[in-house]
Amino acid sequence: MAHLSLEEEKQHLMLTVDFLKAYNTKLSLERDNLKKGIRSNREAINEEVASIDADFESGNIHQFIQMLPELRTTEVNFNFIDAMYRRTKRMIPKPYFGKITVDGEDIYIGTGTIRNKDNDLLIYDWRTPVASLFYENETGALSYTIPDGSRIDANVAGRRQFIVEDSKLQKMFDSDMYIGDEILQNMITDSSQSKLRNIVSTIQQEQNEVIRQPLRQDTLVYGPPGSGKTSLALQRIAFLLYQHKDILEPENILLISPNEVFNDYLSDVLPELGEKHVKNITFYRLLGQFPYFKARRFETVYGNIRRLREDARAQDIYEYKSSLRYFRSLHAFLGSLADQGMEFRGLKDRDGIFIGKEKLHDIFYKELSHHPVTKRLLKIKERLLSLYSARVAEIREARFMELNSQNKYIGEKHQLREEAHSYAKNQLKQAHKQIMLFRFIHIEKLYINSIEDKGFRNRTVRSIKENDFKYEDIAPMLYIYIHLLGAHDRSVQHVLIDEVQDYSNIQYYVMRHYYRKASFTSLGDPNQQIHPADKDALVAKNHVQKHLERSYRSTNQINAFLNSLVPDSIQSVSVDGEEVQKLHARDHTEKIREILRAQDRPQVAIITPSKESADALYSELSDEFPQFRNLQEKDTLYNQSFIILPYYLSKGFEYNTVVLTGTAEYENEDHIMYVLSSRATRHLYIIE
Ligand SMILES: Nc1ncnc2c1ncn2[C@@H]1O[C@H](COP(=O)(O)OP(=O)(O)OP(=O)(O)O)[C@@H](O)[C@H]1O
Repeated sequence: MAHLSLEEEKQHLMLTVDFLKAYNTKLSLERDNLKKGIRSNREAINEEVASIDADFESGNIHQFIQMLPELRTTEVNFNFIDAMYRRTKRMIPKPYFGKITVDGEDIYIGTGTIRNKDNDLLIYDWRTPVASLFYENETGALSYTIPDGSRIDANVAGRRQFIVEDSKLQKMFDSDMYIGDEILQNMITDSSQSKLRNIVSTIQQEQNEVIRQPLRQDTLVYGPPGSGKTSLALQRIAFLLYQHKDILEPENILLISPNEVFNDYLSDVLPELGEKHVKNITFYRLLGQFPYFKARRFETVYGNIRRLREDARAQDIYEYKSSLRYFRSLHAFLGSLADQGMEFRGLKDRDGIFIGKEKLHDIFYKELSHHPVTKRLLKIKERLLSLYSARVAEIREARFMELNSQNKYIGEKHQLREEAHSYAKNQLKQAHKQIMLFRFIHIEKLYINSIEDKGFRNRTVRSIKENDFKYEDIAPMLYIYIHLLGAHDRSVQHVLIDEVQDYSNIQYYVMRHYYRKASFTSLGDPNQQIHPADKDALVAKNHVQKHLERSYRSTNQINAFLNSLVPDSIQSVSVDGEEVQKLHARDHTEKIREILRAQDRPQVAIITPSKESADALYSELSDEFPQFRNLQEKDTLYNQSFIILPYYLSKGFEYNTVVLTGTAEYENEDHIMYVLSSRATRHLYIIE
């Protein structure tokens, strides 16, 4: 390697920055010119369009059509220049963060690829295959994978990391060993942000392996709190979009997380994605994709946690419906429907019965029995639609005759026909809707019949009658729908599930089944379950399993405390801080005030055992500490520096200072204490 001294590296950085600035200025001019061109083209077209009517014969329309491809090319060109402009602008303050010397060549690594005038690579995007070597734990003879899957040998002579701020080189480190290095320590000690950070310059080898798994590989990643799972999910999105730019657009990627906060984060955390957004939903929101279930009231996951905590007796039915045992029997039940047991709902129109359930049953089991179940149901829908059209015609004719035979003048014939037509459609509106939504299949009944246990079945019947669907009912009902109708979303090619331990097997397979064209990266931690009821471990067939060991979030002291709750769960790669403070306070509000007054704290989360206690605390504290916000279930923006929240909303986030109140509530539930305590990066107060 050209062993550059600090001065030489400073010089190299300066030249790079100068190049980026000049390049950026040039792009800015080009961009402005293209913009002007597009604007004047558009104006010309608008004028053409305005004059088309008057001048149609003169051939203007042809001129207008001829201009379209030109406009399109200019716009594509503009988008390209604009993206480059943004990239160079973004990279000026920090063009690169690392360098490796591969087979004698220096490779600088940053968050985007930059070429010089001769088309040589000045900076390599961190997602390029060769940049993977930067994240290895060693130097020497190594290899990296290229997109076709083959491996390339390379000799890495050195690795250098840079701290660059405002285009200036502050420090550099040479390190063969990557773990526990100074840059990582710097990153960990800087806990000034409450948002997720871009960890690109310090991705660790075990993390790099997850990020760079092949697109089509299903992967299950388990790791303790703070091991970077959420960060990895985001970096993996950036990686996949880069590596598969020809086939993947952001809308082909879906992130399923406990709350929909990531769209607020994504553009900040991953500026290299630019303006693009990936889809982000919750399991609950999946229901919205199935209009069949509209008008049914389903409990939310938080409502479910609250209810089951208050009423432990209701946990048995939750456990049953979320169990593998029930899932297997549901599967067998669905398999038997080809021969018996299908349930239909008769459809009505305004005058009475549109079609009875017995008739539907006959069509399904007699006339169409040679077809597979899904095909039978689709065919029934077709038939019902023809029946609908015929009925509309019948009613329309009758109505027309009726209108036409009236003595007084009520309109021209065609008007009477129109009126008769809309009358007929209106008569059958409800039936039409039911057909379109497949409501002639009685999913509720099927669901009830799939429950073998009589007691559970009766309880389910009672709550369904009251339109009171529980959270644990969502997955089986969706599963039945998806299974019977083969429903799926083809557009999604990769799904990332965060906090995967929160889902039962049946929920997981609903997601797998619905996004059946997609491969999955599922990340979680079996030790971080806060749901009051138990469930079976996830069965993830054909998944590569990765285990992360190290944790980067909390101080060594907090991590030691976490290890006392769940033995040997965390390898701390962190910094020292103060001891975890356990306080016994009669008046905990006063204690909290003291804690909040004591120091200048960048962020504080006060975690309470219930919504009621959060509300009460909020009203007590808000006079003196108006900066606090009382977090609500429906809030999607968690980027608040001072919040009060009930424990079940705290998953996945981190705060400099965490105050746990009312912890007696989870006295024998170390795993809840584990999740809550691991939200703290620096200071943890436990008020018993
Ligand atoms: N390689 C890394 N370099 C620097 N910081 C890192 C690295 N990996 C993770 N971190 C930091 O550690 C903290 C925890 O990361 P993250 O929230 O992604 O962990 P997690 O595994 O999802 O945690 P949890 O299970 O508690 O939700 C974040 O502040 C993140 O920026």
